[in-house]
Amino acid sequence: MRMLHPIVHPATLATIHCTELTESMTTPLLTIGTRGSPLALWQANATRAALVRAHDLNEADVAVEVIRTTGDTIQDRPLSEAGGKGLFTKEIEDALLDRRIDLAVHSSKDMPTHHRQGLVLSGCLPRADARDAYIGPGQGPADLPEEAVVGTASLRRQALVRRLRPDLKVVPFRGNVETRLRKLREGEVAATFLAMAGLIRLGLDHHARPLETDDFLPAIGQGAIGLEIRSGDTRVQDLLAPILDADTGIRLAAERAFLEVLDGSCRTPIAGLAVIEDGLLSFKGRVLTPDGERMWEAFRSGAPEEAARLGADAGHEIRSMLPAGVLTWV
Ligand SMILES: NCc1[nH]cc(CCC(=O)O)c1CC(=O)O
Repeated sequence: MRMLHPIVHPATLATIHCTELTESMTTPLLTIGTRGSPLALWQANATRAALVRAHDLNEADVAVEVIRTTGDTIQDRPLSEAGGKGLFTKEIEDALLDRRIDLAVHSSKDMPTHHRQGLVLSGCLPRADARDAYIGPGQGPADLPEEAVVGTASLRRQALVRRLRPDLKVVPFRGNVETRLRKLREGEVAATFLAMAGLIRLGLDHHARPLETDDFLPAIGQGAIGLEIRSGDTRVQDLLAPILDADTGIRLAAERAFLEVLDGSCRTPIAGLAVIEDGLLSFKGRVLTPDGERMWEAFRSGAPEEAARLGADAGHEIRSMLPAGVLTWV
């Protein structure tokens, strides 16, 4: 909980000696809300550090408040079965709406495309490597022995790996990045897949092999940190302005517009990535069946200013190709 200042009568205040007004009594300029996982804390601290640098602040000017989300509470079953969207964001957004925090820092990948009333995605920090990583023997899933067990709870990664290696046994695999790496070391699975971004940020990427996006097209928003604020909060928007990365914001606009068009069920494997090269935005998006047997793909390229339209167009193209039921898999 953020500490509120007790209301002190001015007469009483006059009797308090100056040295008692310590730093802990400074009201922070801004309170960041975040999940408590090591990766989430890294992201919140990176945001704080960027703000401190940009505005020449003291660390104490930016407070960080840890908020437990439904996604953190559910440990025993795949989240796709828990249903609903925004399992990693809802409680943090509630705190934003209640003014307990001023800024929500999320993995963009975990953010639903439909914004809650009164909230807006202000922008993103510079994106890290958006690719998936393979952690296991050899360079990638092609090097695994016949019928080896791989662990991933991501429907997208399950579908993509099954497409490449239908013989592999895919088992659900949850927990934060460190937990999954421990389970791998203990031999619960032969290999796993994680986001390069998270591994790099936690300094755990030494055994990770980045996978080509042709085989492993990443999740929408993977590797990007989304900064969410109350709509119309120009004070916080102005504070964030110098730390936002324009290219990341544009790439996310394309990817999220694609997802928004296709967002049916959270049980449909969806992948997409936008890149900007020589001033041109290129987007590739995919929908797969959970067994990876069928895949639908669309490409668009054009001016970065058209990002949202390009992503949405690709989404509509795939939508028109899909047999009934693919987006409503339950
Ligand atoms: N679903 C959990 C999650 N949310 C964001 C990341 C990684 C960091 C990122 O993509 O920004 C991860 C873990 C993973 O997929 O390895």
